[in-house]
Amino acid sequence: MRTNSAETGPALKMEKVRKTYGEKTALEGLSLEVGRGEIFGLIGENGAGKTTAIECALGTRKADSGSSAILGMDPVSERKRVFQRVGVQFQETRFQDRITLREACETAAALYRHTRDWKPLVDGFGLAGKEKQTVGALSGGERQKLAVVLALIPDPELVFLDELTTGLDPSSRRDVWEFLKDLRDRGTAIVLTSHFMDEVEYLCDRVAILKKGVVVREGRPSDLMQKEGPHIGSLEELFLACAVTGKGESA
Ligand SMILES: Nc1ncnc2c1ncn2[C@@H]1O[C@H](COP(=O)(O)OP(=O)(O)OP(=O)(O)O)[C@@H](O)[C@H]1O
Repeated sequence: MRTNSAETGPALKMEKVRKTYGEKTALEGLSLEVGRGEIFGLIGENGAGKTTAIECALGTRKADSGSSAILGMDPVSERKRVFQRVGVQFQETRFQDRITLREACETAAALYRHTRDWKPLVDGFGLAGKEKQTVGALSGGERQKLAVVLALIPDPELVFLDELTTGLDPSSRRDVWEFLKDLRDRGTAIVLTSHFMDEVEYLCDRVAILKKGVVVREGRPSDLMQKEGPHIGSLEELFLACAVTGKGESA
């Protein structure tokens, strides 16, 4: 794994990011900090602003105001350098259906200066033996796994995974969880979104719950649950409690 001990700042820092789409406010003053070697979960109901937050963090979507720094770099003015060191799996990744899985991996590897061997990744994600299969012939879950594999090929220091295990069977989800924990333990920062609260509670060191573009809770899942009160026994219960309380209530 690549390490850079000289760099000790946060993997991601977003400050007061605001994003509107016409009349719609998708993010209202979003501030987040994700440490190196940390799994950070962005959670919230449909339309809460999770994907917009990732896009603004990466600079692939222009925020109205506020700032984002990735590994200490400006994702817009230093885009090339940032993308050499960051992996991204977007929701519903689009693939060229006619290329094989091997070609998809080789193409991804060719784009980066520093890569990890894709074959163990393919094996680790249960895709061994599918190398010659066209991407179009993969099942939905297999395509989802491929999207995560492609995000990891650049041996990223920070990886964004948007709804990473949607469509995966229960045992594949657990395999992916263990893989990500191992990645985190080797120093990679991971920002993920998920609608599976068991997954978030199991994987994430810290979470932010977004509601209508505002962070309404942020911290360690266990601390947040404890703070909420003895009636809250899981992150899912906390999430549901936040869903019925007012916008922007206690962070
Ligand atoms: N290109 C766009 N044009 C107009 N509105 C948009 C656009 N993209 C997102 N929105 C709106 O901004 C809000 C936030 O969307 P976003 O996709 O960030 O939410 P999300 O939390 O990722 O949702 P989901 O869990 O459904 O993926 C939503 O109300 C959405 O309808």
